[in-house]
Amino acid sequence: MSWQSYNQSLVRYPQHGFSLDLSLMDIAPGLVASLQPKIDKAFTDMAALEAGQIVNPDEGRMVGHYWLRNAALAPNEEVRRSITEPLENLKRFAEKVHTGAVSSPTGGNFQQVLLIGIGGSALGPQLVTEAIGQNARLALHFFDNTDPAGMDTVIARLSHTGLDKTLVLVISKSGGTAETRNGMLEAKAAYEAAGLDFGRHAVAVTGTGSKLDQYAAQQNFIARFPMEDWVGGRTSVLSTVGLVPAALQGLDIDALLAGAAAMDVETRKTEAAKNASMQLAIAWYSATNGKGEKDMVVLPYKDSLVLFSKYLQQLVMESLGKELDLDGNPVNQGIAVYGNKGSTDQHAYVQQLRDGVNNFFATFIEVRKGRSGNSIEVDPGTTTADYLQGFLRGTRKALHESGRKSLTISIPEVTPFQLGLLIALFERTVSFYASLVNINAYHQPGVEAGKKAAGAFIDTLNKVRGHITSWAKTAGEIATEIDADPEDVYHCLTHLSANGEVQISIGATPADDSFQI
Ligand SMILES: O=P(O)(O)OC[C@H]1O[C@](O)(CO)[C@@H](O)[C@@H]1O
Repeated sequence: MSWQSYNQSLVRYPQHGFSLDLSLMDIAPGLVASLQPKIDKAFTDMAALEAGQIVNPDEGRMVGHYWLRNAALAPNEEVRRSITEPLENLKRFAEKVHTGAVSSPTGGNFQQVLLIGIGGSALGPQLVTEAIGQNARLALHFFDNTDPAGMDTVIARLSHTGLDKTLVLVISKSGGTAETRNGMLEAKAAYEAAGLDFGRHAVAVTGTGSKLDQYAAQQNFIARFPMEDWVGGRTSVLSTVGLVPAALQGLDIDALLAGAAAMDVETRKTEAAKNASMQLAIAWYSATNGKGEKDMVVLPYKDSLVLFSKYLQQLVMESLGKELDLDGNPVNQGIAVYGNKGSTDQHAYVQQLRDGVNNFFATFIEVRKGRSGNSIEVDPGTTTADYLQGFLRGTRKALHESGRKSLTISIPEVTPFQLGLLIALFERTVSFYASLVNINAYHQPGVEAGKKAAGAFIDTLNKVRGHITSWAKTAGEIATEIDADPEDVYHCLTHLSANGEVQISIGATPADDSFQI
């Protein structure tokens, strides 16, 4: 570790208070030279992507999330309008909600929002809410799963203010995601049980013509906002998906977009040494040997960025975790991402990071400003902010002393602009890294396998329901009757038993357990 290497490896954009320190990544001196042809290609690929070429060949789609913060770069007028018009509309809509021009059908202003979505259709809004939503005009609550108990908890929380004062935002790009559909139907049932017209409280963000779009039209939702097929779920936070909830919260969405646009400007430059996203992509390549051999541990030292680790987990792992490369060769690429926040994690898993298996590199995120306003002294002359900074610097050093690599991103404070910078930094790093390792970062074929298998389980479950009788049967007997796998049938039966639909008599092994009505 040396002052000299810090000075040499630092990428900084002083006009934005941003810096990226790679001095503790120990990047081999010859790596950049050997990667140069791939780096050049990554810049060419990015230019093609931003020009609107079909860079997601499997889905035959353009990839346009970089246009969202600078519509002038969109490849044609139609795409440009599909960015600017919804942006104006959503701002106007949020203002109407704030002023009461759009209000609760039972009278009075909407006071809170229930957002129903999953994956990219929830994580972005959750990140924004946690990071910059402290003084939101409307509080945001989430259904981001198909867990009925979780939904009951949220509905109970919303009921303190009143469902009649709750605007529901249903977000699904495809408009057909089961968890989101279920959440919407559960919410609708809760509204109806309270004697309320669900549609008059609901807004949809979805692809035009999707199942959700049609349902929203049928149920007279208050508003529908489009989502374009050239925006992927995990990069949708600066599309209608993230901006509708952010605008409803009264957040400065122009500053959020401006921050992302500012990082785009810096990382569009093809001088790799000054391009923070390219430097980060090279650092990932160096740490993981271009094959995901090390995990990425994300450690933001700021409570409001706690969800950034989770957000990056989807962005990086859904984008880079691919079986095949673009030429069809099996590569099983990816980088595993986990993390929470510092210094909290120092009292949990950092023990292993320092002393245990060396299978990771750390990404520290430093927020220089502790708080607005005065601080007390917790020790003579020392504040809590000093401690936070001290723990970050100390952990970084301690990891390095035991041969663990890390990089550090520094920002002045967590503002909408700075959050936009961070989002764009990582989006562009993912694009560059995908080019370096020659994969399609913009599809998610693996997710489909789990969805199909879940569908098959539900089919089996319903068949099992039809074969339960008042006399006891084993899973094996029912499996024979419906020609299904006995283990699948057994799990259906234990599910039904836990939910009060059948009675279980425990035998010596699961094969001996019997079930009856
Ligand atoms: O917005 P949708 O279409 O409901 O999808 C939600 C999430 O599900 C996924 O498609 C994966 O199943 C993610 O990529 C996406 O963010």
